[in-house]
Amino acid sequence: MSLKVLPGTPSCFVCGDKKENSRSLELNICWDEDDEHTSISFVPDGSWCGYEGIVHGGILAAILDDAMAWAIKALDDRTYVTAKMNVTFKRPVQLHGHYSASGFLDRKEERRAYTSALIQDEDGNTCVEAKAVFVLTKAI
Ligand SMILES: CCCCCCCC(=O)SCCNC(=O)CCNC(=O)[C@H](O)C(C)(C)COP(=O)(O)OP(=O)(O)OC[C@H]1O[C@@H](n2cnc3c(N)ncnc32)[C@H](O)[C@@H]1OP(=O)(O)O
Repeated sequence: MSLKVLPGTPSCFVCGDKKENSRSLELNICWDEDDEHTSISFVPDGSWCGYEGIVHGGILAAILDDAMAWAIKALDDRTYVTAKMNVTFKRPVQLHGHYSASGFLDRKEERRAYTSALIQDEDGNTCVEAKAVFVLTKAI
């Protein structure tokens, strides 16, 4: 497995830099060059939680959104925005646990990119799954 750290976007809530965005989660987004997917490792702290000890679903959706956006970006440098995302929460993601998110570009059709992503715990159990449609924007 050959993993490369992608540059991220300094102002991004997920992959940014706290100097540019004090609320950024500051996660590294890696690219697996052999299997062509993103990989984001994380250990949630208390500021990520909704119910005590359980990570907020919106934070997990944001991580999955980035995992999929960067899976596209690694293969196509143009700007795609999230148009539709479906998230399934299968198991709670726990405070201080060790997790990994992976994002995949499944296929492209004209301006649309179809993606999928998941979050797994350290035993390989799938906690969250997502599918999304990104659209190549004309605006940026
Ligand atoms: C590397 C970067 C890391 C950052 C990751 C963060 C990613 C994000 O969260 S981006 C922010 C959230 N998303 C947004 O703000 C997007 C807001 N929405 C928009 O800007 C527009 O609705 C946009 C661009 C998606 C589509 O607008 P527009 O370009 O006018 O679309 P339109 O011409 O009608 O449709 C283009 C194609 O997309 C399809 N499409 C549009 N919306 C959707 C949708 N919701 N679901 C499925 N397909 C859609 C259309 O069917 C059409 O397909 P086809 O070309 O085959 O007919």
